[in-house]
Amino acid sequence: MRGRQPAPPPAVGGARVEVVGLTAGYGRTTVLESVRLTVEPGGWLAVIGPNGSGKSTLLRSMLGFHPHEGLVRVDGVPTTGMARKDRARCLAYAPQTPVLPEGVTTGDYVTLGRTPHRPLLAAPRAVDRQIVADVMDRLGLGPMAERPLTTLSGGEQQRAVLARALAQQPRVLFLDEPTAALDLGHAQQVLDLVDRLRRQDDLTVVSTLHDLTLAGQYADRLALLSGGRVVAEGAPDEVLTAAALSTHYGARAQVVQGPSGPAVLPVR
Ligand SMILES: Nc1ncnc2c1ncn2[C@@H]1O[C@H](COP(=O)(O)OP(=O)(O)OP(=O)(O)O)[C@@H](O)[C@H]1O
Repeated sequence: MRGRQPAPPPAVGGARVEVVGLTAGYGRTTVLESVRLTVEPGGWLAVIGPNGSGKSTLLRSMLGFHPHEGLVRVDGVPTTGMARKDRARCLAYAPQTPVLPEGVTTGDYVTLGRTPHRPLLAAPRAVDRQIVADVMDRLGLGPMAERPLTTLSGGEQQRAVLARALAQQPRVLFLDEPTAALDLGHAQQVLDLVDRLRRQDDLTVVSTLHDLTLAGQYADRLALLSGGRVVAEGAPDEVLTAAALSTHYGARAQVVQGPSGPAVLPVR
């Protein structure tokens, strides 16, 4: 007999996310140790840290895609044991290196984001098509709806992956390096859209971002991962310091106060 599934959080607004004592790794190698984090509803937490510090592993563990010890709760409900469909209605993920299906149009790919909201094998409803068209327009993908996904440029594909996650209308959006393949203008367009959605719909956002200046401009809190642990957590100007960048990234950098938050300037 199957055990009782925990009830999913109600599907309105952003959710509070708590991570308690999360430990994860690969084989015998521990990558994350006793990570503890909280993201308030409608908050944007950017997880930063040097290459290999475990940012993607943390996101994948929080989503329940990677085995881990410890607890991840969404509005108090542990994600382990949540039915897959309930989890997909609540949490959406735009991975750093998504597997893109062959022979699928961009429009059909984004429509996959609606799957958790409709009955199994049912055709998209008018409301699904409207949500998909709206998200694609907002990300400048409307003219590419009929094109095979694999013919899009790297940056366009990255926007399609984000569009699919947004079409899911989640309560928590996980973004792994959402701007990696984007030029500065498109990076700002994508981050502005995510920011607008989180303010309008109280969406909770958890992202990784290598660009520390952008991280500090868009996220309201940063968590710096290093050596498997969260070594600093707080408002951007508390976490982004020249000393922290030197200690944890081995970087020479100045942090100056820019017009919209701290700006990180590499020093040669
Ligand atoms: N499938 C795997 N098998 C073994 N080790 C892995 C696997 N995936 C990741 N790792 C290792 O786990 C550590 C953390 O990787 P992860 O991708 O989470 O780091 P990251 O902070 O996201 O890195 P980056 O900034 O380079 O994207 C790295 O040392 C990586 O080599």
